[in-house]
Amino acid sequence: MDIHTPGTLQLSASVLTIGALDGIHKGHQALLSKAKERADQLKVPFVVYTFDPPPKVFFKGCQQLMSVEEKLQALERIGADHVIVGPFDEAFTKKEVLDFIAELQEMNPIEIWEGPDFLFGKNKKGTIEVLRRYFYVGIVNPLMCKEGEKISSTRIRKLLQQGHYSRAKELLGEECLDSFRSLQSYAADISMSG
Ligand SMILES: Cc1cc2nc3c(=O)[nH]c(=O)nc-3n(C[C@H](O)[C@H](O)[C@H](O)COP(=O)(O)O)c2cc1C
Ligand SMILES: Nc1ncnc2c1ncn2[C@@H]1O[C@H](COP(=O)(O)OP(=O)(O)OP(=O)(O)O)[C@@H](O)[C@H]1O
Repeated sequence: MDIHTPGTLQLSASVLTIGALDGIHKGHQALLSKAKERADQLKVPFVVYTFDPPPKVFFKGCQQLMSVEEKLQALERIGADHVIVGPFDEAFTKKEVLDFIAELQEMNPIEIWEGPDFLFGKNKKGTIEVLRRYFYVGIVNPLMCKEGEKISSTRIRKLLQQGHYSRAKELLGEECLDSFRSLQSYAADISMSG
């Protein structure tokens, strides 16, 4: 698996997934497996475009569920061929939707796969509809948890804050036990300090 900075990867064809993907939880795993399956069927590289730190950590100071190193390990296990890590800072957020799309065009994605609620770009102006003006976009059904809510990084952060570690662990899935171990020690630090 190769790691790239934005704007440096050129491919004649690919299948692409874009997202913060914090925690690589079971919903992310379902999405990434679908994209990987399509890349294999089409015999083209599978590319993941992610951000470090996750936008919600940058904008809202949310708890980060895994380090970028843990995320890269999980993406390697899932079978990504290339990962682009966008350094999510003030300068990056100023990038316009059309500039971001021009960057994606350099990888000639035959298909982009996302969940139905995906938004991207400056002030979240990039919708699936916008993306569809330029690319074929496949949508996976959101994977729900047994309580009937969508599995999300936000839900896992909430469960951890409430001390529901085993439920959080279930939603993260086997792939991400390494990151769960560091979260457990994070939780232990919090409880010891307060
Ligand atoms: C170029 C660029 C600029 C962005 N600017 C903002 C922003 O101004 N405000 C915001 O909340 N998110 C911003 N984002 C984050 C996206 O809305 C979104 O969170 C990100 O693309 C990851 O998608 P995901 O959260 O569905 O994984 C930006 C993303 C990109 C790629
Ligand atoms: N439960 C899910 N099932 C399928 N796809 C999902 C699921 N959760 C997120 N995705 C998709 O994964 C991609 C990355 O999303 P993102 O990293 O924002 O996940 P999230 O868990 O919704 O995060 P957050 O709760 O912080 O907003 C998006 O295309 C999103 O629609």
